[in-house]
Amino acid sequence: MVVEYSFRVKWGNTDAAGIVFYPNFYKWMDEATHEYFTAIAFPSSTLFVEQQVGTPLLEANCQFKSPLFFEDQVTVRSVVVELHQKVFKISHTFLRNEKLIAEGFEIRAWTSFKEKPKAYPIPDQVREKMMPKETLNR
Ligand SMILES: CC(C)(COP(=O)(O)OP(=O)(O)OC[C@H]1O[C@@H](n2cnc3c(N)ncnc32)[C@H](O)[C@@H]1OP(=O)(O)O)[C@@H](O)C(=O)NCCC(=O)NCCSC(=O)c1ccc(O)cc1
Repeated sequence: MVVEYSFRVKWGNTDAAGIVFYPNFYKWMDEATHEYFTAIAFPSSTLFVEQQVGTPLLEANCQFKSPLFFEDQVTVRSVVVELHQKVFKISHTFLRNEKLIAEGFEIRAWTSFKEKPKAYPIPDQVREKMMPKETLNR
């Protein structure tokens, strides 16, 4: 499933050169992942409150192709590209008017915070929303 998250660049997102300061892309990838979980009907807030489950980052990466500016309208397209037993990789494509701005990914672990944080298998109901059965790579 591909989920889109759109927003406009704020004044405070830019640096002295007037272009978006790169850590914002990591913040936006995080926001996009939370939007993704809401879109597949497993909002992060509910997962955490009801099951004490979160998805901490194991790895994150971003490649920057073209600068963003104040008030640019941005769309982030997010899709799970690898689904392992406890870990998934979600890719994020940043677009402005369909032009590629940046590409990144996050690798996250399905983690219980009931006691000491510990990774657990991603439940089947979640897996099925993330990736159709025929594309699973466990
Ligand atoms: C998540 C953890 C509790 C899991 O620990 P454990 O329960 O001991 O699990 P393991 O170490 O055995 O790893 C689980 C699996 O992940 C796999 N793994 C570990 N690293 C990787 C990477 N980089 N790629 C792929 N797979 C990986 C590992 O191979 C295990 O797979 P199996 O062999 O199939 O079991 C622990 O790895 C941890 O605490 N890591 C640090 C997490 C962290 O601090 N991240 C940065 C802060 S989180 C954060 O800022 C945040 C921001 C925004 C949010 O929305 C959420 C979080």
